[in-house]
Amino acid sequence: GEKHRLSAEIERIVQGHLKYKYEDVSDGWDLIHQEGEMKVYRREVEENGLVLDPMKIFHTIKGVTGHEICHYFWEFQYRMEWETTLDSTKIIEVLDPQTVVFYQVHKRVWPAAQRDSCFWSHIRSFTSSDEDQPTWLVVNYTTSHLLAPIKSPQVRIVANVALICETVINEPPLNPKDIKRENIECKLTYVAFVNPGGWVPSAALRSVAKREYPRFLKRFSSYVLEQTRDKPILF
Ligand SMILES: CCCCCc1ccc(-c2ccc(S(=O)(=O)CCO)cc2)cc1[C@H]1C[C@H]1c1ccccn1
Repeated sequence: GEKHRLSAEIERIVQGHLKYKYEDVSDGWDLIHQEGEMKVYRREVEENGLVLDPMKIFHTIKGVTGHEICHYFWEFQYRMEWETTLDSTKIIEVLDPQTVVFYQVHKRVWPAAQRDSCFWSHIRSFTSSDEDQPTWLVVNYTTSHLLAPIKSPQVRIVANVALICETVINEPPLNPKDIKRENIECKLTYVAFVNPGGWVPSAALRSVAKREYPRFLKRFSSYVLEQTRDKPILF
């Protein structure tokens, strides 16, 4: 598609996520939460007293495709229906049909200062040779923008988040037209590198993250299931 000022950075960040997606979580990652198909891993990383813990979540959602998951995660108009940790979100620039810049104000987590964020958000699919279903991904990456000035007392977070989804078709019927929702499932990998910006007490931030990430992914997954239940499958 058309190139724009962020094209090179987007390519670099997307390729970086694809490279690390297969990195196994055995060394240095702790399994901090398991719920059904969801496994939540965290690496404890601090930089001069600031908690930067990378999060990595694996989840399998039966009855939806990776395209559907990425569609509802990326498309702006659904966000406030599944995001419970935001006061507001708005698109401030559309760079191409797969890339927008949005500005968000996160709900205040007392006693920390309120956070806000400005991301480019990019959606894309690609088919690796051996897979029959394309992989879909969304990356949200912090970017500065004239229409999102940093203004006190809000603290700007710095984040690099990716949602990478593969679609599995179990017992595929002879005719692909006969594929039903009970034959499909989405295997997703969600990674989040979030620097909370200003200082937050380590224990407080760790407990918020431990509680909020699984909660958000659970709520988001059920939202997509209910939105797609009686709709034709979007492969
Ligand atoms: C004192 C608490 C400061 C808040 C820190 C913070 C900010 C943003 C984020 C975050 C940023 C982006 C995304 S997303 O997946 O790209 C969706 C787009 O909205 C998701 C979560 C996370 C956290 C960390 C807490 C943790 C937390 C985790 C899930 C929800 C709320 N808080």
